[in-house]
Formats: sequence, structure tokens, C-alpha cells
Amino acid sequence: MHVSPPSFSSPADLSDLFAQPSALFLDFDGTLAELASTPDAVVLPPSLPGMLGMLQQRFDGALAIVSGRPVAQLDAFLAPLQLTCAGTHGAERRLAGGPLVQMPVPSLTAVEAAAAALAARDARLVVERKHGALALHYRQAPERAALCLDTMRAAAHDLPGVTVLHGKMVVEVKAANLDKGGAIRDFMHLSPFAGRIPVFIGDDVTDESGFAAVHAAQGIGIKVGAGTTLAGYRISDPAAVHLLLRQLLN
Ligand SMILES: O=P(O)(O)OC[C@H]1O[C@H](O[C@H]2O[C@H](CO)[C@@H](O)[C@H](O)[C@H]2O)[C@H](O)[C@@H](O)[C@@H]1O
Repeated sequence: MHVSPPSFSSPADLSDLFAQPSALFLDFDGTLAELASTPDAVVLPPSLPGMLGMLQQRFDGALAIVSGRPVAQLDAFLAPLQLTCAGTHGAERRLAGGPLVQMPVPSLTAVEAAAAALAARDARLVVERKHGALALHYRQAPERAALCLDTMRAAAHDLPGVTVLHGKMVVEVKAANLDKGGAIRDFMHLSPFAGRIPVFIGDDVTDESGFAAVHAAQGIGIKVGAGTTLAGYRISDPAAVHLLLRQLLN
């Protein structure tokens, strides 16, 4: 059966979806933050942390960031705010005000060695080591895309319990049994998320498991930008996401 891709909706129209008590799950890069040349180069609008803090109250605490980034990086970008977060594609979890929990993950030593060897030959490649994942970024060397993908696939091939994700100018090797969908499902069993309608906003392939999870719970998926998606709704870019979030406060 052919399913038409969702067309772009205005933030005002999307805010109508929040009529019932909702639990809001937000991806970070490409959704809250405009993409930048390197992971460290991201600059958030100065008003964003304050707005997320107010939204956390507006949703009675049922707001979480669900990201491929480690929780420590999310905290650093959003300081002094410490929201409920799932980091590194679900390998890290932290309820607001609670301790950081790191899930058991497979060793990625062989993958790390292969990524480091590539980066040693081209300083434009950026290796990001995380708990339960390793990212090889080629945004500054786009002609290296195939080399990065082939090298990471080969290094991960014989490793049990890992999978390779091809995201936006990045190849990530991560724990196969952990993803954003699983993190959202786990949060939805906990207070204050339980009993609410989950809404997830995300932009990348790694967010598709999150869209599947919210749909399975009769919730709503909103895809940021173009690209094939399971989400039922689409919004143009992070600026439009910020406008939607501002409207939810009013
Ligand atoms: O799940 P997300 O919050 O969207 O995180 C996905 C990855 O985002 C980061 O990489 C991406 O953003 C960088 C900064 O804009 C960009 O330079 C890179 O090309 C993108 O792939 C982050 O560095 C990764 O760890 C996340 O997994």
C-alpha cells in the first residue's frame, strides 16, 4: 500500500494537536538546534533553555529530550536547565533531578580504532566517543561519505549486538537493542508521562523508532524537514519548531 508523505503543517495548526494532556518528546540536533559544521559548533537561541523550562511546567513535567548526544552534552547546551533526557540513542537515561543511568552496552574498541585511523589521515573527520556509540562525522569532508560508511560497516560487521546508523553527515555504530523508541516507551511507563498522549518531534533516521513508538501508543509523530518518515505530520525547520513550542506556552 502506498502511503503519501505528510505535507508541511503550520506551527499554529500543529498546536491544535495538543488538546489532550500530552507528553512531549523532543530530538535535539536538527529539531531544537540548527545543524552546524561540527558537534561543538551548535549555537542555540539564548531564549531556548528558558522556554523549555516553562514548557516543562506547562506539561506538568512530561517533557523529555531524546537525542543521539550524551546527556552531559545536552545539559551543557541547556544549562542551567536539567531536563529529563534519553541520551546516546537511549543508552543513557536521566529523569529531571535524578541520577544518570547508563545501560549495559557492547564494547566498540575495534570500531573506535578504525574511526581513529581514518581521522588521523584527514583532520576534517570528527570522531565522537559516547557511552554505547561511536560517531564518525564527515560534514566537513562530504566526499569521504562512502569511505566512512564502508569502514564503519566493516569494523562493526563481526561485533555482536551493534548496528550501523547513517545519519546526517555522520555514521554511527551503536548498541542494536537500544533506540529512541525504547527510551520513549520506558518513559511512558513512568510518572509524569504515563497516561498522556506522546508527541515526538524529530528530524533524522534515528528518530523513526521514536515515531513508531508514539504511533503504537496512539500518539503523534512530527517530522522536521524533508525525507521519508513514519511520522504523520511534518514541520519545516527548527525555527518553526521554536514557534510551535512558543504557541504551546500561550
Ligand atoms: O538525535 P539528535 O539529537 O538529532 O543527535 C543526532 C546526532 O547529532 C549530532 O550530529 C549532528 O549534528 C551536528 C551539529 O549540528 C552536525 O555537525 C552533524 O553533522 C550531525 O550529524 C551529534 O554530534 C551526534 O552525536 C548525534 O548522534
